[in-house]
This record gives sequence, structure tokens and C-alpha cells, in this order.
Amino acid sequence: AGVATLNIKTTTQVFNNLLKLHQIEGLRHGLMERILKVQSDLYTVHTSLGHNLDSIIVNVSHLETAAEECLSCHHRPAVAAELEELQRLVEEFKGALSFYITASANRERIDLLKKEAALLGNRLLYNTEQMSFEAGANIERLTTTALIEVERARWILFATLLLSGLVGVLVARHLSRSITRPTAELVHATRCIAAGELGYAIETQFDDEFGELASNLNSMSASLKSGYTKLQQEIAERRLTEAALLESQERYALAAQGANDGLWDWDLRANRIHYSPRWKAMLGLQDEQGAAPAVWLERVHPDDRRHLEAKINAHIDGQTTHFESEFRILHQDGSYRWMLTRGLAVREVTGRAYRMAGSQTEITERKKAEEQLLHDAFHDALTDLPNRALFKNRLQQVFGAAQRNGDFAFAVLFLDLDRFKLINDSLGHLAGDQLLIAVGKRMLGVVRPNDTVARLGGDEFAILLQDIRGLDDAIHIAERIQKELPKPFTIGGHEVFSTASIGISLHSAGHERPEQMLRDADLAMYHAKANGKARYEIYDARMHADTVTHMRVENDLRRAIERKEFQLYYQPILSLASNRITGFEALIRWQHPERGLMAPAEFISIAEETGLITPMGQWALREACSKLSQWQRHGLGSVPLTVNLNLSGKEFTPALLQQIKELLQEMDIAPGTLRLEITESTIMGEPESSAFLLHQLKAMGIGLQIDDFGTGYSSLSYLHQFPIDALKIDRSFVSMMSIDRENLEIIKTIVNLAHNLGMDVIAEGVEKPEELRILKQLGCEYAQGFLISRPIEADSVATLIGREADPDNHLHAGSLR
Ligand SMILES: Nc1nc2c(ncn2[C@@H]2O[C@H](COP(=O)(O)O[C@H]3[C@@H](O)[C@H](n4cnc5c(=O)[nH]c(N)nc54)O[C@@H]3COP(=O)(O)O)[C@@H](O)[C@H]2O)c(=O)[nH]1
Repeated sequence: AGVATLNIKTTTQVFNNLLKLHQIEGLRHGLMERILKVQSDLYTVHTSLGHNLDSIIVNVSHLETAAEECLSCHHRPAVAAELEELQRLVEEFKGALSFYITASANRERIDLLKKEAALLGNRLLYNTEQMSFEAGANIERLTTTALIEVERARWILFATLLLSGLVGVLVARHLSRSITRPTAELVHATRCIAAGELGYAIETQFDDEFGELASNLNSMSASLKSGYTKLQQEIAERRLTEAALLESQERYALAAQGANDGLWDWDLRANRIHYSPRWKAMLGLQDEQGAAPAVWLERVHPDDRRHLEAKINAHIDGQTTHFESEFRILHQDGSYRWMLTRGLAVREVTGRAYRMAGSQTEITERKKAEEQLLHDAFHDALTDLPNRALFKNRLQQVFGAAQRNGDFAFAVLFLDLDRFKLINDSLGHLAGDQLLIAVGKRMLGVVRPNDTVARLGGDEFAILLQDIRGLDDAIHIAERIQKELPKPFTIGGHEVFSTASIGISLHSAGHERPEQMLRDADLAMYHAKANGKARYEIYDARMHADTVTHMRVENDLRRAIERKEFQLYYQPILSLASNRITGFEALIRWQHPERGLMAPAEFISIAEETGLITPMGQWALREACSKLSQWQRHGLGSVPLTVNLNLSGKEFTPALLQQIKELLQEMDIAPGTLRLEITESTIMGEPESSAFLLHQLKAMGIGLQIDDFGTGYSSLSYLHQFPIDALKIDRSFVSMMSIDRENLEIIKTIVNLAHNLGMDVIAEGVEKPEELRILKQLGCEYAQGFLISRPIEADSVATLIGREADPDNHLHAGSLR
């Protein structure tokens, strides 16, 4: 392009020179025309010669100027010299003409001058023509040169164009590769993305900025896709949530409708509450009635209002996550209804609650049921008296009062009805229940209103005497109870009498827990029972010591059974008709490793309480049978000896039948020689099952005797139904017989009764000859007591029987002791 430009510039310069040369040529032609004119004038002597001469001078002057201007066009210095010559010739021609014009009278001179001027003019013309000719040649040469330059420029331009085109193609190709393609791919990618093809990725690798752009676009596309996916998920979730919310709202509305709940919505800023029609209906209010909080709060029961308000305020203040309260509220009909209200506050970002809404459920029935349940939980179902739990609770409260006030005295009375089981079993459970109710009421009539009479279970009652002056007050109440209780109760048309054994425990510094007081009163009651019933005992520390002993005995008893520490002693039974020993009563003893030989009174009741009586009794039965069999095999006695064995109530079970059956099969015992002593209480406790067992035993050939007859509760109407062989008169009657006429009469009655029922009579505890004599007189068949012999070891039985058989050692009362 540069060369072409230079060429064009040169060519242009040539053309410019050519133009100037043409102008000079024009001037030359003008000059030549003037010269020719002057020549003609010269020969024609024309008056205008002078004027033409002036024109020639002007033309030469113009030519000179043009030539000067054209100096640069002529590269030949000769041209300039020619012009100078031409100028000189003009000057010379001008002088010659001047001489010609001014010549006078001399014709020759004028012709000479005329010729000289013509010659000069010709020479001038020639030179001018010559110059013109040279200029024409010059112009031709220059024109040729210019044309060549133009041609060259054309070629240069063509080459330039060709090169430019080639370069353009190459540049275009490069641009296509490095810009257009990636741009197109980018554009395509953006279109795809714009069209929704999120995640579209440019796979082509570019190493330049387009590569980075593509990578960024890919990342952008990927993140758009993941964002879109997430958005879609969120939208889906939101839709689900909205659907769930809608469903939940519908469900809630349905539930509220179904549950018959009222709704409320409290605008806390305006302090107005919208109550649903159901809410108002629940209180018997009309639909158009009020929207003020007072409609609600002022109706709440005075005892519940402060609590409700506190709960509302706590929730509004953000102290609770939700609001819930149960309260009574006034119905239009004047009654109070129990409501459960639940609610939730809506808060500003600052946490300030501006709205609270919730529901109201009527729970009156539930509350009643709860109250009933609560009542049932703390009251005895039969007597409606407080039960053990409530008693303990009240006792606990009183303990608290005593801790706060050192002068506060209180006591616990523990009552157990005497022989209640007998009444219950003989008159039936319904009668027993009525007796318990009646006893409860009677006790309530004895105590003060703030005292608590509770039924602890079975025939056990407890009374909490609060705020008493001391032990005397407690004793006074116990005595009043014992005075009132024996008064007859009319139960099912029968007159029933009841007494109670009472234990008293006065609160003392030693009592740390309420249970201790109850335990002590129970212990005292136990002692009252043991000491004869229908009485009261005041707890003292000794009783506790007895309990400890009791527990030790219990533990030792378990060991005694394993170690076989028991032994049977035998007390003779004398036939008053033959005055001979016909049998023995087997009496258990415990050879305690530390305490020595222990009497049954020290452990039988504990064995009964703990159930250890069963293994112990089984052992005694086997041992007694074994000895009896042995004695009979050895032919001791004039008649087959008999053995009496005591049975406690706990042993008197169907299992006994099986055991006796096996023993009789195992051992060779003469029929009717094994005799069982059962107390009246045991038989009368379960009269029907007792009758069954007694008949079964009788059928096996077992002799049956009622022990301690006269001390228990006998139903004479029942007595003849039992297959009893003999009645054993309790020693309490025998010992008093010779002193007290009344006891003698009792013995007479028992003897007559037994004989009337076809039974024998055995008198226990005969200690005096006088007693033996009277018993013989009364027709008593057998006697037993220290007068005849104390209980002896089994090994001594043979000796005793042997001595009795010795005619020289005649048996008389007391001789065997
Ligand atoms: N279930 C079982 N109970 C038994 C068994 N062994 C005895 N016992 C029961 O213990 C009670 C007391 O027996 P024990 O201490 O042996 O007293 C007996 C005699 O020693 C006593 N007795 C006899 N004669 C007199 C007397 O003249 N004076 C007097 N003060 N006491 C005397 O009486 C008891 C015998 O009485 P009883 O049984 O009513 O015939 C005892 O009563 C049984 O209940 C046993 O193995 N199993």
C-alpha cells in the first residue's frame, strides 16, 4: 500500500508537471502568434505595429513567468538558458522595431532596419518553435512515464488488493477459529440455557478467555440447574406444605367442629377477642354478645382467675412455649363449667406478642371423672372413709404442722376388729361389709370433725387425732370407741356385736416419718390382741424390742426346719374310767442352739404368720406317727396307745389328707389311734370346707377332737354336723372349776353337750386332785394335766407306761409328775 501510494504520488507529480507544460505551451503559441503578427505588420507597415510589439513584450513576460514557474518541470537547465536567449532576442527585436519606426527619410536604412527586424523576428520565431517542439517532446516523454507509473500503480494496487484479500481470508479464518466458533458455542449455550435447558455444558475445550468464559458458563449453568432443582424441590415442598397446611387447617376446623370446641382470637393491640359462635354457645351466650376479654375473664371462677391470668401473662411475656389452662367458668344458667383452654401467641420479630388465639374444650365431665377417680384413689370403696394413702398423706401434713409448731400434739389409733372373720364367715360377706360400714360411721361419731378415720383394709381402721392435749386425749377416744363399738349393730335383721383391739401411738421426737407412727400403733394393737382383745395398748419401746425378737425368731425358725432342731414331747392322757394312761398329746419343742428348749407359745404364732407352720407340722405329724407305730409295735399299754396332735388353722388344708393317707399306708398304726386336735376357731373359720375335711379324715379312721373348747366362737347348730369324737375343755375353766361355780357350770354344760352329741370329754390342765375328783363326778372321760404328768420326752414314754403297768407302783394322781 505504501509503494502504491508513493507511486501514485509520483505519477500525480508528473501529471501536474504535464499540466504546467501545457500551460507554457499555450503561452508559447500565443507568443508565436504575436511574433507572426509583428512580422506581418513589419512588411505591411501597419499603424498597429507599435501596439503589437507591446503585446509581444507582454507575451514574452508571461512566458518568462511561466518558464520560471516551470523551472521545476524542466530538468534540463538548457531550457532556462533558451528562455534567457529568447528574452534577449525580444529585447533586440524590440530595439530594431523602434529604430524602424523612428527612421525617417532614408529608405534604405528603413529597409535595412526592416530586414534586420524581420531576421530577428524569424530567429525569435524559430527559437520559440524549437522550444515548443522540445516541450512537446518533453510532454510526450513525461506522459509516457506517467502512463507507465499509472500502469505500475494499477498493478501494485491489484497486488495489494490481492494480498489484502488473502490476508483478509487468513484473518477471517483465524477469527473464525478463535472468536466466532467459541462465540457461537457460547451463544448456543446461552440460548439453550435461556430455552430452559439448565445444566447445558459446553464440551469443547478452549485455552483462552473463551475457555474460562465457557467454564464459568458451565458452572453458571450447573449452579442454575442445581438452584433450579432446589427451587423446584422447594416449590414442591412448599406446595406439599401448603397442601398439608390447608389439610391441617381443614382438619383442625373439622376437629374443632367435631370436638365441639370453641375458638377465640385475641387482638392484643386492640384488646378485642373474637369468640366463635360455639365458644359463646358453650357458656350459654348469644352470638351477638361482646368481644371484650372481660366476657371471658370476668366469668372465670374467682378461685381460678388469678391462676388463669398468670398463665396468660406468662405466655404473652414469652415465658411459656404455649398456653394451657383449666378453670371453671360461669355459664348463663348460673352453673360453673370446667373448661380447658389452649392457645398460642403470634409475635413480632422483636418477640412482642400482638395476637393470641386458641380453643376451648369443655371438660366438666372429665373433671368430675377425675375428681371421682381422685376420690376413689384416696377413699375406701366400701366405707367411703379415707384409705391408707390418704391417711398417710394427712399424717404427713400433721407431721409438717408438728415440725412448725413444737406444741402440736397428735396421735394415731390403730384398730382391728376382734373376731371379724368369724362374723364375716358365719353371717356372710355382705353382712361383714355392712358391719364395716357401720363401724366406720360409729367411729366418725366418736371423733372430732378434723380428725381422720380411715379404713386401712380388711377389718383394720386407723384414726388420726389432731391437735390433742396429750396421751390422755388419745386414751379417752380409745375408751369411747371401746364403749361405743360393743353396742349392737343391726345387720340384715341380726344383732351383731363387735369389739376392737386398739393400739395407740402418740407422736414423739423419736418419730421421724409418718409410717413409723402407724407401725407403732399397729404394734400396740397387736399387743392389745395378744393381751386378750377388746382393749387398747399404748405403744412403748419394749414392743419394738418384741418385734425385733419376733423377727429373730422368724429367721431362726427357717434355719431350725433345715437343721431339724424340733422335738416332740408327750403328755399322758388318763382315762378316768380305767385310771390308766391310754394315750399322749404330742407337744412340739424347739431346741434352740442359743436360747435352749423353747415352748410352742414362743414360736407357733410366728410359724403360722410366716407359713413355716406347714413344713414344721408335716415334720411333727410324721414324727408322732412314727413314735405311735413304734409304741404299738412294742405293745406298750393295756390298749393300743393313742397320740393326739395339734393342728393350727394353716395346717388344716386338703394337703393334710394326702399326707395322712401316705403316712397311714407307710406306717402300721391301729385305726382310730391317731387323733387330731383342732380349735373351734379353725373349724368355724371355714365351716363348709372344715366339714368336708373332717369327714374325709374321719373316713380314714382319724380321731377328731375340738381343742380349747369354750374359749372360741362355737356355733352349736353346726357342731353336731361335724364328725367330732371329743371335746377338750380348756384349762382356764378347769383351773377355776373348784373356785368358781360359774366355771363348774360351764364344764357341766360342756360335758352334757358332748355326751348328748355322742362325744367324749377330755379335761385339760388338771393340776389338783380335787379337780380330778370333780371331773370324775361329772362323768368326764379323760384328764390331762400336770397332776398326771408334765409333757415328757419320747424315750420316757416306755418307762412311764412300764411303771404304770407295775402293780406295786399303783398309779395315783400326781404320781407320774
Ligand atoms: N400346731 C401345733 N401346735 C402345737 C404343737 N405343739 C403344741 N402346740 C400348741 O402349743 C400350745 C401350747 O403347748 P405347750 O406349751 O406344750 O403347752 C401344753 C401343755 O404343756 C400345757 N399343759 C398341760 N397340762 C397343763 C397343766 O396342768 N397346767 C398348765 N399350766 N399347762 C398345762 O397345755 C398345753 C397343751 O394344751 P392343749 O394343746 O390345749 O391340750 C398347745 O396348746 C398347742 O396349741 C404342734 O405340734 N403343732
